[in-house]
Amino acid sequence: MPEDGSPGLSPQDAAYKDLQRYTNADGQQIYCKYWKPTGQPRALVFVVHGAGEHCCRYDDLAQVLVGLNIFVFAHDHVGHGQSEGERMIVSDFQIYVRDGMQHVDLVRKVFPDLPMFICGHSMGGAISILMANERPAEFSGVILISPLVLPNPESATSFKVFAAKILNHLLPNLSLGCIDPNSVSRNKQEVESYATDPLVYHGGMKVCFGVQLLNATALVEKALPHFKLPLLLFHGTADKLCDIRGSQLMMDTVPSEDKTLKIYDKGFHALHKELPEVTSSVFQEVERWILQRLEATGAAPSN
Ligand SMILES: O=C(c1ccc2nc(C3CCCCC3)oc2c1)N1CC(N2CCN(c3ncccn3)CC2)C1
Repeated sequence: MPEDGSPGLSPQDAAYKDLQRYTNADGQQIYCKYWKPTGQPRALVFVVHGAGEHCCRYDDLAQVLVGLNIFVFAHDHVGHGQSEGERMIVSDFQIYVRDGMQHVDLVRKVFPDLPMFICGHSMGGAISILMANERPAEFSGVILISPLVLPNPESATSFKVFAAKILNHLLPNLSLGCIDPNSVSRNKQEVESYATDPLVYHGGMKVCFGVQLLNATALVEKALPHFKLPLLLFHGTADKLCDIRGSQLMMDTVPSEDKTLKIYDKGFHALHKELPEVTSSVFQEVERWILQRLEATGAAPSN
């Protein structure tokens, strides 16, 4: 916060006073995005983005939900997109969970009685699981697209994990390399869009951040036996970043009575940004699942 008390400028030099935002517990400006239906909303969906990306990349999914008269909200995690913070660095993974709950509380003040769902992708899926376990009564259901539950065994072998934890004390800012977006989606247009998006972090993942993601997988594994909310999971069999066995482990472990896993054969990691037939199927399944649960709770029909 600049000395004159103004909220200052975003990493892209936009005046925060002109942006939708909130100030997190560390005094950092967190950029917010809202997709509002024209009529009175019937439900809320909190979209939680993954590492390196930003919330505006979820406009396609948000538009589908707005079409159901659902109010969609999201923010850029600290160190991502238009929020403050060193790029793709976080001192403790729980900061993402804390900031997420702060945004949920802000939206709850406006819509105290509407059912709220949370939808997370990849690292955002890990954040969503931890948020749902922190405040289960807040949410009517959790939707996870290729969530980070177990790391890919090739990228997180025991030796690499051990080495990363040692390196974290010696060279925390050493780069572990970048994600090849071609390994994340078969949709060349989406790959190009991601590769040229100025709000995406295109630098390599630092050792200290990789260790936080490893910590996240440990927190998630501890959380699974306590996860009781309605769950819709999506995972591709060709996901090279977050192991599909993580979603299978979640399905086998969580005591939720309402849990569904949709597996996409040959699907890559970013199922919401994949080949058109895959992504449209994911969006249709999300739409159907939410409507079924809204009708089951008697939530107001769309007007
Ligand atoms: O949240 C993640 C992410 C990124 C890197 C990761 N590395 C791990 C492991 C590493 C070893 C230790 C344990 C964790 O988990 C990760 C999750 N995201 C969001 C995903 N991005 C990928 C690029 N995207 C993309 N690419 C092409 C086309 C469209 N979108 C957007 C989503 C990656």
